[in-house]
Amino acid sequence: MRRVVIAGNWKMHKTQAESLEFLQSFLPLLENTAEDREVILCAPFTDLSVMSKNLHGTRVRLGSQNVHWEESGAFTGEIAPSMLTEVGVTYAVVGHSERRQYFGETDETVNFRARAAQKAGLKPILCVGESKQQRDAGETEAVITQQLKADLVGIDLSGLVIAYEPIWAIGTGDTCDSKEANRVIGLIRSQLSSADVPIQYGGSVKTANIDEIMAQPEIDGALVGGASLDAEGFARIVNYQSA
Ligand SMILES: O=C(CO)COP(=O)(O)O
Repeated sequence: MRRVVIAGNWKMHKTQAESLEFLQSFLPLLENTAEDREVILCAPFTDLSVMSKNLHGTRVRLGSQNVHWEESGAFTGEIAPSMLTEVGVTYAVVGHSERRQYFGETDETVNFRARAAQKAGLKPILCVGESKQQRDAGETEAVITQQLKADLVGIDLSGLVIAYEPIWAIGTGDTCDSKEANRVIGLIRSQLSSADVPIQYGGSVKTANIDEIMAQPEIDGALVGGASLDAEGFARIVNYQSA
């Protein structure tokens, strides 16, 4: 039985004060959330410590948005796995398309990060997905196959979440049709040697489309950007109505 995993990726949003304000509104809205749903907030590094204290004893897990592969050293601007585990982080997003696109992340560095995360006891949320140009050229399957092959070298599938995030659907309001997302996620699953890896969909997920997305049989959750910034809205997403 695969787990349902709903994660908010705040990207570069929310100060500490704003993160606490969010939790104050958000946590009470989870009182009736189905037990089998894992709820994660991937917050900026500066929020993690204070959020961790405020999430103690709750069902919400913390995620970082990146992690380096070394434990320490001259890597200005990076964060070590142990720095994250020390403050109570459980998950680490790796290979987000914004990191690949704007910060020179390659499949090789994504793989280093994912492996280091697992070694430190963090669960990677590995993002894969094609660009608009690649989709239009009919390369979706090939791109994703290549990403999975390179990103998963040496990865223990039992401690992994995968997010299928078509780049053209991120932050555009242009959600991937849920049946098409289901098809691609099925394809991703067919390439894994374990049937138990939760695979999320990400890209313009919102309160208006979450029920339809989660009704798809291959889709095990969502990685939510913009719509995770609002406590009521994200709570509605977490509390999606199952078919
Ligand atoms: O990139 C995303 C989550 O990681 C998706 O962002 P949006 O939900 O804002 O489209």
